[in-house]
Amino acid sequence: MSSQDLQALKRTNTELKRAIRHFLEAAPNSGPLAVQVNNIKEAIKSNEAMFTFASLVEQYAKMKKNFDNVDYQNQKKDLAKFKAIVKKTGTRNLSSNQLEKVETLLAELNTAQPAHTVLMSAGQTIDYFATDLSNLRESSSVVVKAEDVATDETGVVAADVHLASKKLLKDVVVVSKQLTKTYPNDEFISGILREASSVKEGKGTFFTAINLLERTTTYLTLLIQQERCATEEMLNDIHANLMNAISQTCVVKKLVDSSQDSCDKVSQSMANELQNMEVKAKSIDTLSGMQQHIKDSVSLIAKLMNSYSDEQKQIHRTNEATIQELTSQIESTSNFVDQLEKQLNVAEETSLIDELTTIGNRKGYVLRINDERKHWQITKQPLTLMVIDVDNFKSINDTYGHSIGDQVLKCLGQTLKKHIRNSDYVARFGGEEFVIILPATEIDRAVQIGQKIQGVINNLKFELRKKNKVLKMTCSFGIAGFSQKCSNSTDVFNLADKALYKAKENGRDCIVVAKDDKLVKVEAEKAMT
Ligand SMILES: Nc1nc2c(ncn2[C@@H]2O[C@H](COP(=O)(O)OP(=O)(O)OP(=O)(O)O)[C@@H](O)[C@H]2O)c(=O)[nH]1
Repeated sequence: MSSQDLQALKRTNTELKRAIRHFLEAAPNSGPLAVQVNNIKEAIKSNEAMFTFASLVEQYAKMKKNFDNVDYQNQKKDLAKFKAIVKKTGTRNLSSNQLEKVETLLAELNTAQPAHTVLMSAGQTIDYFATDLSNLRESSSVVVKAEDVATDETGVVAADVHLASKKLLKDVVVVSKQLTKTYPNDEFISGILREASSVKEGKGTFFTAINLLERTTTYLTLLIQQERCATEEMLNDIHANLMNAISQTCVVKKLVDSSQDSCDKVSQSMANELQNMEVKAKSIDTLSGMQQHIKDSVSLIAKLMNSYSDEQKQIHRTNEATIQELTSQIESTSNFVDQLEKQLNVAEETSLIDELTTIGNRKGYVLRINDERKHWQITKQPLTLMVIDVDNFKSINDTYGHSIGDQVLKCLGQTLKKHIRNSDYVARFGGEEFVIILPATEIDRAVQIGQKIQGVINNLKFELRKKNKVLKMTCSFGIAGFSQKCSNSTDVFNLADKALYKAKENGRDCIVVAKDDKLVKVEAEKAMT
């Protein structure tokens, strides 16, 4: 309904009120109609146009029914007044249907029908008015609240509302269809679409459409908020990850001196861009704006990370080359150290060997006797020393020369080595003096070994071809063992040496053993040959 029609409706309302007032002047204020007359009086006072109009008509219709049933004496007078009012009403702006009805009524009035017939016609006309207006009120009431139509400025009318409802419904369907494409699995949106599609035009359509639209809007707002939250969360994640990356970059920076400057630049630039991103994100309030922002941010971050990655690759290449070079240097140094170690080992071994005889030397003896003594202390197995000195060696040197003397010493060293066990140890202690360490050997057993060696030496023959002579030699032996009383290596050696000198004193070529605090010469006949 256009605003023009609304104005017409208002005017009709005013006219009706006026007509009813005239009628009320003649209406009884007591009796069966009094209640309805009072109701109409109250309704007329109200300024609620649509409501009042329809209500008046209803009340009027009810009163008319009562009129039909009651025989009033002044019916004719009322009819005359009513006729005048209807005539007057017929000259006012009415809708075409209403005007048609009024004209029909006037035609009947003019034909001077009996009062009862005229009133019946008037009643029918008013009934028509009542139905027409009641329908109007029905469609209006769903969209127009009483307070909305209370003022003359209100321009809302039923037809407008009807059209608006249809349009709104259509819009809701279109919007929810589009949303269904975007959110195909969203139950709420598909529910709205179903509801909007199934709404039938008629009573309450407008409010239903408004309600659907409101629910859709609220839900959309919620979705946007959710997406906004998710987006912010995503940005926060990106931010956190990048800050982590930057902190790691700082660690890398410390490690890689060569690329320190470039790392600083990249880190600084990334931190600045991230700050900008955060500030921008807070000022964005549309979903598309946020999406674009994320897109831009991600591409910026990717760019920064790529440039950082390129620099790191360059650093890595440089480091790899340096590492390779260092590795080869370490390898060659390691080889060199290995060689030195071997040489050192050889030198160490050599330093313990007597050059002339190739058996152990005095240093070798000292190292070995210390080890054996420790072992003796732990195991308490007997440990014995045998000292051997060539008799009158000076005369050999003097008679045959120093070189022959060396040969004799060499031969003696090899002979001694040959006649001892692998676990024993022989060394040239100095000059023509030799020492044999005999682990796990009692004094008596050592004496037996000494006698055996003495026999071997006595049988050695050195043929001096040039001089056509055979050289023979003898040795003197001193034997002593480790004990509680004599447990120091030097003391035991000295004791054995004493025994040796005792043997020299006893005429050489004999064995003297330190036993029970005495130096005892081993009887010659007991010697084993
Ligand atoms: N050829 C040679 N002679 C050495 C070596 N070391 C020591 N001599 C000699 O050995 C001799 C030892 O003589 P002395 O200490 O008097 O002893 P000795 O002649 O064996 O007499 P007694 O030991 O008392 O039987 C010295 O003439 C040293 O020069 C050596 O490596 N080679």
